[in-house]
Amino acid sequence: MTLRVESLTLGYGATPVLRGLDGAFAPAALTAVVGPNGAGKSTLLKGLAGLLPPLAGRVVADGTVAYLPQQAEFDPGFPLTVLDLVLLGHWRQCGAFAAIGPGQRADAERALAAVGLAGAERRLIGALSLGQRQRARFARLMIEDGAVILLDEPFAAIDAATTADLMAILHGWAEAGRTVIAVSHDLDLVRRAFPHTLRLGGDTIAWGPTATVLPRREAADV
Ligand SMILES: Nc1ncnc2c1ncn2[C@@H]1O[C@H](COP(=O)(O)OP(=O)(O)OP(=O)(O)O)[C@@H](O)[C@H]1O
Repeated sequence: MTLRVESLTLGYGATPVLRGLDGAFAPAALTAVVGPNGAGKSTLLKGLAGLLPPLAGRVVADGTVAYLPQQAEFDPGFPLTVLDLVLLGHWRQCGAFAAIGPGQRADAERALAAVGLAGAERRLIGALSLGQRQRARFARLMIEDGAVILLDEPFAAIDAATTADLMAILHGWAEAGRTVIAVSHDLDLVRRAFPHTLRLGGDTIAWGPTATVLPRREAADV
């Protein structure tokens, strides 16, 4: 699986946020995207997901890309059960209005069991805790089956136990050959769990092994 960017410039209107980014994401591995508020981390993920067209340069991906936006951007807007949410992960194979078969339902139930939500199929998303909702969103990502998986601050406001469970899922994805890219402000977690890091922030972009990009705990950690 190849995911690389070539002279990638992203922004809004004519205003660039990220300029001339070049490089390749480590395949079948975890990469963290870090940097201060406003550095362009979410913008980069939207560009990689194909949701924001480049102002210049390009994204080269030779597989499917699944994208988990920030929880704050997630509002189903209508009553949705946990099972409905997970089944939405099938849209790529089925299209928006196709009927869901028993095999797909079984896949969704398996994914819910894998994230610790077995038996929660009929609960309403709005009635779940933030951590439970994030588990359900991870189950949907499993169903999407992307070769590349992009996650925007997946552990924001998530407790240590749930973070550990979800991190185990990220590691499993990488071991299964998926390229996993996650935005995080938790630099301790990044140092512990992510072998590669892309640090954004104006002209001080750094990209490589985490031990090189984030050598030690600094007062300026963001
Ligand atoms: N839809 C939009 N229209 C115009 N400008 C935007 C839009 N979304 C983001 N921006 C601007 O782009 C810049 C980068 O925003 P982005 O959300 O990518 O940063 P970030 O690194 O993810 O920040 P945070 O850590 O706060 O989530 C900011 O200056 C922001 O105001």
